[in-house]
Amino acid sequence: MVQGVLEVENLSRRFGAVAANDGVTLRVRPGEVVGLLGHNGAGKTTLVSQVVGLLRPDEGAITVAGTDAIAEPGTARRCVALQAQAQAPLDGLTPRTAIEIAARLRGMSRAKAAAAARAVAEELDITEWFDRRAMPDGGGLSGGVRRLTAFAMAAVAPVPLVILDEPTNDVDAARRRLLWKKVRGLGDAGAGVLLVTHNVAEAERVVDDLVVLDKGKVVAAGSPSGLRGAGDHDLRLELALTSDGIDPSETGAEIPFPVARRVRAGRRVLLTVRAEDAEKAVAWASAQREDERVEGYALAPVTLEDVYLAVTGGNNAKESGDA
Ligand SMILES: Nc1ncnc2c1ncn2[C@@H]1O[C@H](COP(=O)(O)OP(=O)(O)OP(=O)(O)O)[C@@H](O)[C@H]1O
Repeated sequence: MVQGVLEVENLSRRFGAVAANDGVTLRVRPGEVVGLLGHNGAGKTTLVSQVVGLLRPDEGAITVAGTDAIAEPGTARRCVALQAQAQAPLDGLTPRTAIEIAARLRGMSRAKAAAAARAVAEELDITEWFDRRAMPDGGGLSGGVRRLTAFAMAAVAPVPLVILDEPTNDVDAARRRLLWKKVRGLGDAGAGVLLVTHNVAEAERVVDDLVVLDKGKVVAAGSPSGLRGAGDHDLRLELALTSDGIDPSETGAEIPFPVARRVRAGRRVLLTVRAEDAEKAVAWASAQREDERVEGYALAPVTLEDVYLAVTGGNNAKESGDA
């Protein structure tokens, strides 16, 4: 078995009555991008803080590139590039300077650091702001450019383990796409990447494996296709409810096909149905729309978001296993 560049075993950390991490086990191998998903407060940042030595676990083991990260946090930390969730303190710096400093700290020569900084800025399409200074009052650089600069600082030089905590916050859609491409590129170049994100739909395209945390525990883990389940041909019928929020799949209207899973997230209801029932599902949903019982509907392949909402209970979601 390939030794993980990050091995977390049975990690627990409490804050008073709150079990922020409760027996978490996960592994990131070299070349692998592992997504860490979970609602607010699930325990993701607590896990990251322990891996980089900012917080001591109550129990468990952490190995980073073969080093016991609890006994030797300094040595382990040198193998990790971290983009923290909080905005990096860039005040007074330009993206060029900040990214070059990060590269120099990783041992690159002045010339190599300058070339690597420019290259990553080009990949992320931020050269327009390359020489603009970040001002302490938040001026100079937008939140998105600051976030991309922090990401570039983590990505500029090769390291065994890259940890990214919500790297796409504040980043526009076009540059998010560039960022995801670079994340995949880091893995393809041999780094292990632990990617903390709420953006399930976008992360699905770049991760090799996913770990879902809920209330400090791992509630699901595996590859995206493995997590989507054996029913790879299942479809998702998404109903957009009307403003009264009444779900016709729950009340009255008999559904003439089996529903493997029902998850409600706000005014959306996601029904997992079999591919062979597609026609019946569309006929039923369009009848609901004609009767103004739903605002709209869509039928699409099951995504990881459906699985994620199901294992974490959605956003105050209700799930039912009606067949
Ligand atoms: N320093 C602390 N003191 C007390 N409680 C804490 C502390 N840090 C985290 N917690 C609690 O531990 C739990 C896990 O928090 P954590 O920040 O790890 O979650 P998260 O998954 O990173 O959330 P988010 O997605 O909102 O960043 C939460 O209930 C949080 O309130």
